Amino acid sequence: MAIPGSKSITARALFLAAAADGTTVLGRPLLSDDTEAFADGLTALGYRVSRDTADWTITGRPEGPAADDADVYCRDAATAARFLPGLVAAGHGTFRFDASEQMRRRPVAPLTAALRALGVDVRHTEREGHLPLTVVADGIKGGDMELDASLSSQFLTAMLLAGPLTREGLNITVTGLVSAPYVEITLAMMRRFGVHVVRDGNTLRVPPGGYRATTYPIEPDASTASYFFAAAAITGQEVTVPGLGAGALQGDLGFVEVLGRMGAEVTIGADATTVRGTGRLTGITTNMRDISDTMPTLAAIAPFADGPVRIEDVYNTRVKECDRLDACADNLRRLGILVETGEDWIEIQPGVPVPAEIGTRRDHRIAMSFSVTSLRVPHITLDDPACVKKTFPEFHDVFGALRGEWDF
Ligand SMILES: O=C(O)C1=C[C@@H](OP(=O)(O)O)[C@@H](O)[C@H](O)C1
Ligand SMILES: C=C(OP(=O)(O)O)C(=O)O
Repeated sequence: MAIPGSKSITARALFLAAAADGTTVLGRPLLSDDTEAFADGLTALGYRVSRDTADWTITGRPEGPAADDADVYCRDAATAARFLPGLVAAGHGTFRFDASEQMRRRPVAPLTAALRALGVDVRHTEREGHLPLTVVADGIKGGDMELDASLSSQFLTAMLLAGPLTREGLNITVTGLVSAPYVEITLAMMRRFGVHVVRDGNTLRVPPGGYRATTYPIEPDASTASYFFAAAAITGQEVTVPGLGAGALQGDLGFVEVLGRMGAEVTIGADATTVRGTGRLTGITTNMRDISDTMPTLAAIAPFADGPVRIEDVYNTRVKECDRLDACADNLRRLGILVETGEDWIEIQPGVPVPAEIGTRRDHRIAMSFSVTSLRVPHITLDDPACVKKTFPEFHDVFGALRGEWDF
């Protein structure tokens, strides 16, 4: 089962390639709304991103954006909205960032605070701590700073990526962190582009000096793969995803371990992962702080377990494309399932779902997760199937073909 490229890795690779000295080729980046927003953003800033073939070629500009006055529209992509201001801040000019209503609602305040602490002029033109924002950039000196990434790791990733572009480097003391595996992706990719960040307790020391261009193949997206692994687990079928194995960078591959604890047969090979449904799915209590993009995947198959499924420590799913704890609870109730939620947890009782329309709230993960549920429940419909375009525009075609093949 071929899964499209990782959104997170594509976004980071675009940033690193744009900032690097030389020309970078990205092997099979993800083609989706989020990554196109990122690439379009770079183009608006005056970077050369050639997207004529399945591999993209980026001409790096270590000196910063070619434009000295530009507007960047980030659509729904938090990666673009949170990483690109750091890239331009190290350059020179006036750069305005705006985004969709959905992304305008999501927080960027810790990033603004971090950039301002380094002397960068960041202005919120409507609501403090939210897009739209303007960066009036004149390079960054660098130095010591504190960063609170307890609402999103993306704030830390943004500052790590920008660190080598500062004159003196950055020493970032992290005061809170969620989604920690995403920071590991950032650090591993920075190494591939020639920058070694040193860990010193809670402080990350980022040296100055910039990035080196390279050739970078993009891993398949582990969060996207979760829908197909979950599908196998609830149907007794088998799914193998090549390109995601023991050496994978993405923490979200850890979702298969949750399925394994629930009774699915899981094999993580050197360069592929297989999940086989066994007909058994036990209830579970699990902490998903590290892999919370897969919380809706688990919530959507939880009714088929033989006991309650309790997912803990996922507060920050409330500030994603929608309030995902609330959206999962609401949709499970529409399906006739008993659910309880707290500030940072959800508990789902076993049951036999009834037909219903799913309210996607324009959230690709709600749409894809409850599509998995529909393998076992006739007449589940989505109010906005097209919202999957954020990370996987072809999802319904691919999922439909699999459903046909499995005869579900
Ligand atoms: O850095 C990244 O690429 C991402 C980090 C995670 O966000 P949070 O750190 O906000 O949880 C994840 O949910 C998002 O889909 C992608
Ligand atoms: C939270 C997500 O996206 P973003 O990169 O916009 O935060 C997601 O893809 O589930």
